[in-house]
Amino acid sequence: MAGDVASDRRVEPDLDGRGVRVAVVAGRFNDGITFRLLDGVTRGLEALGAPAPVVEWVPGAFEIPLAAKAFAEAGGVDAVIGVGCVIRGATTHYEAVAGECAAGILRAGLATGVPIVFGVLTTETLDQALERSEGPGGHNVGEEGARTAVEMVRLLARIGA
Ligand SMILES: Nc1c(NC[C@H](O)[C@H](O)[C@H](O)CO)[nH]c(=O)[nH]c1=O
Ligand SMILES: CC(=O)[C@@H](O)COP(=O)(O)O
Repeated sequence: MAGDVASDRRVEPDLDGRGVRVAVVAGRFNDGITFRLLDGVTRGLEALGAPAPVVEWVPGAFEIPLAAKAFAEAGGVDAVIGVGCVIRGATTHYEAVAGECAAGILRAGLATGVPIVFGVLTTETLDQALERSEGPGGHNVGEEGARTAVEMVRLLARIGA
């Protein structure tokens, strides 16, 4: 499985999650995977000392950006994590859903200045999705998203954004 090619000169991130308020927007489509990602987010935030996230569900990945932007604009959270799972089917629908979800999350973060993390799996097969949403100690994109959210909140605070 391709992954992070780490240098021995890595600059370690500030992952102090104390007081970092996170909202999760979860896609109900393929929720057999989404729940695994959500568990990863919860584990990841807890490991960093962050409070448990607020969670809201949307029909699918395509709706994640709108709800994430709404959370960011409403205030009350320091970061938003979108979690879901888009698995290729027989048509080109996959490209639209996956691509626009990613683009929409990026736009929402840039528009609001609030870190909005892309914790959505976009895979060719169910096995690939299962491999990337494993339990404790395994590879979980949701758990990685929790770390990303905390790091970005601390980074933006340091920058003074
Ligand atoms: N096929 C997948 C979808 N499709 C649903 C869309 O996300 C959206 O809810 C619908 O097009 C109505 O706007 N969603 C996923 O999250 N994952 C898929 O594999
Ligand atoms: C990613 C999707 O939208 C997918 O589930 C749709 O399947 P299909 O392309 O066979 O309609």
